[in-house]
Amino acid sequence: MRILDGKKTAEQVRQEIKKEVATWVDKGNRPPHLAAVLVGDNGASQTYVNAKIKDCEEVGFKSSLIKLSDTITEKELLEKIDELNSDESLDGYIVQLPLPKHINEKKITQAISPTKDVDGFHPENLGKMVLNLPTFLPATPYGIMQLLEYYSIDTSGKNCVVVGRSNIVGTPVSILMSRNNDPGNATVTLAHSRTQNLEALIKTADILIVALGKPDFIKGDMVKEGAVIIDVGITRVTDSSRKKGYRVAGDVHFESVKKKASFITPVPGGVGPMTRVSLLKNTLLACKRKA
Ligand SMILES: Nc1nc(=O)c2c([nH]1)NC[C@@H]1CN(c3ccc(C(=O)N[C@@H](CCC(=O)O)C(=O)O)cc3)C=[N+]21
Repeated sequence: MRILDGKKTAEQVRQEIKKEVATWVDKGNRPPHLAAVLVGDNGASQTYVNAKIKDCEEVGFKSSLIKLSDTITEKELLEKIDELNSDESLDGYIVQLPLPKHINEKKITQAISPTKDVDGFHPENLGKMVLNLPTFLPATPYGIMQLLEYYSIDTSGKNCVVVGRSNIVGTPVSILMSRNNDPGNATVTLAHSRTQNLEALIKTADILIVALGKPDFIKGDMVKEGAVIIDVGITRVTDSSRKKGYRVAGDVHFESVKKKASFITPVPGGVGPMTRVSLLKNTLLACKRKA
């Protein structure tokens, strides 16, 4: 079994980005600029957004953190988005999800200018992704593809089972895995809450991508010998023996599944860091595209 080390891979990718930024700035351009909008004070969201800002500093990007109260109205948030859309000093921005219940996430996602949508969530960018046109790929699926590429994992013709059909992970990663690219060219099945015989299906997976949000859901006896396991889950589970009072759990029970896997992503240190590095790649692309 080999670990798909997202932490190490992300660090390597950041070093490449850092060099590219330095060359870009040496030529007299301004550095890429990413902004993150955080509404409310959800603990996990704050951690992720702070990490994204730190990543920007590491590679020489400019970054802005826009903190808004969770009492903000949908109309006020849409006004803020208009402002960001027309801000020429800004290459890309993200609105961290989830948003408070009184705000319609679809409406917000669609209001973000597709040219600044470095999350790749806008319908126009998702459409381009489906057609294999150049665009911002959604960060987590893009991160997974980069990890597979870094470890030269052969996905062509393989059975890939994706568990979970969210707009930001399951659905787009199933498309990326099935299209005519390397990595890609897999035979993909997208499983969800209505899937019958999920366990039998999971057993057929040469590549298993799990994005459910159910801690330790996949156990060793459920997977095929030699499978490649990609764990997208990140749930904070209360654990009083830890300093922080919680542990971060994936959707895969690592200890039992690692005995059967050929490759497996750990949590933390797997898909999460790759997600963040994808955001940097998209922002660099947004910045260079305008020039
Ligand atoms: N507009 C928007 N874009 C997103 O990309 C987005 C979002 N909203 N909302 C929430 C999810 C989740 N997400 C993570 C990114 C990195 C880690 C990450 O780096 N995790 C570390 C540490 C985990 C921890 O300590 O909590 C790891 O897995 O090693 C986790 C989760 C981005 N998301």
